[in-house]
Amino acid sequence: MSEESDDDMPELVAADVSKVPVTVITGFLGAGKTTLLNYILTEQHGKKIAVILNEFGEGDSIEKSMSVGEEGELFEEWLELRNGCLCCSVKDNGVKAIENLMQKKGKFDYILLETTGLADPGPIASIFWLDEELCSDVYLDGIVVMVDAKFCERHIDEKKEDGSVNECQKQIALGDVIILNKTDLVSAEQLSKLKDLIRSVNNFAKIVETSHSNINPESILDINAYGLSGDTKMEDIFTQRGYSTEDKHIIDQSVGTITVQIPGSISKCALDDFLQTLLWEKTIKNSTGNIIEILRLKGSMCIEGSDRRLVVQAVEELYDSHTTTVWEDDQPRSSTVVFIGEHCHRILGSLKKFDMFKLAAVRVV
Ligand SMILES: Nc1nc2c(ncn2[C@@H]2O[C@H](COP(=O)(O)OP(=O)(O)OP(=O)(O)O)[C@@H](O)[C@H]2O)c(=O)[nH]1
Repeated sequence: MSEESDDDMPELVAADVSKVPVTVITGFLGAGKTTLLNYILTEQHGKKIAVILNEFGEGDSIEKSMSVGEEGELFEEWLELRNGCLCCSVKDNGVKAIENLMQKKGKFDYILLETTGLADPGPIASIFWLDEELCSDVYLDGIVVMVDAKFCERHIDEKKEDGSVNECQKQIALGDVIILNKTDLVSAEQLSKLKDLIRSVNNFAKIVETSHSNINPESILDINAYGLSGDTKMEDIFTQRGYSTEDKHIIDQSVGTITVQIPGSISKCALDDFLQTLLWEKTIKNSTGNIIEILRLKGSMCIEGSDRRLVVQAVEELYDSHTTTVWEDDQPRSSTVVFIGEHCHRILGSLKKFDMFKLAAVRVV
């Protein structure tokens, strides 16, 4: 481990100590989310965990928020979800659930939020990630996606009538950890094929195989996927995996992962210009003429005039950046960007039109 003085420590490390981490647990219907929650709540992990469940039934739609106290006591609150659509109405209700929960601050030190099987985790995650008011109390630690090893292949292939990305692909794309559950129901061969399929969508997430959601809580809690961790991990992608072609990980999915490395340093203005065109204007097309729709983006950037890395995180159209670790003298300067989204293959030609990709010998994994 490198020895850092207090002055070298990134600002966020200190700021996060008083905040409560939130892990969003999502996954298709019946994949094993509740089994996972029950498992974690009974495991020894030294944490006092509060749980928020988002559920909506056929008729009345309700969001049940419950919290498990230190002594195992349970207190509950019920919040209306007006139209039963989690994605549209979760913003206000989700904030309220957390605010109510935070009044019990001190009784818990971790929040798990289980979404319904059909939810898009993007809007839910952004509440905890970038909501100004809540962010003083909580922060998004990561998104955990439960995948049903038996039925995932069918769900991932489902075509939506409007041609949009199906929920299963969206969830996998946004996962920081993907739990491949129900491994007892498939053969080793099926499992290996499914892993390739998942990797074809999200090649950056950690995949953990489980049966009956039995998982070491350390694999999913305190991973800090939206914080400072991961900057050097991104750089390692190139040293560990070496070179491969742009399309290697895109099997037959519209959603895929592409990692791009830009040697040298880039200007912050050029980075913002690119991100805003990509995420807000959504006008960048790949070489097949399809608009690139980002679901998740992570970048570890080398910025001109700065001696520290800049980590960029994006979920759909939202993005944020933080200065992190110092570049050591002997570390080659480069930026690494992981794109996960729709039509992310064959994008190099389009990227070259932007200043930050222009000069460098850009590489793609
Ligand atoms: N064989 C097998 N069954 C499992 C496994 N994990 C969970 N189950 C069973 O699968 C069913 C669904 O599990 P849940 O934990 O309720 O799944 P969920 O994702 O919370 O389901 P929804 O809330 O309906 O989306 C239950 O009957 C579980 O006992 C597993 O690894 N193997």
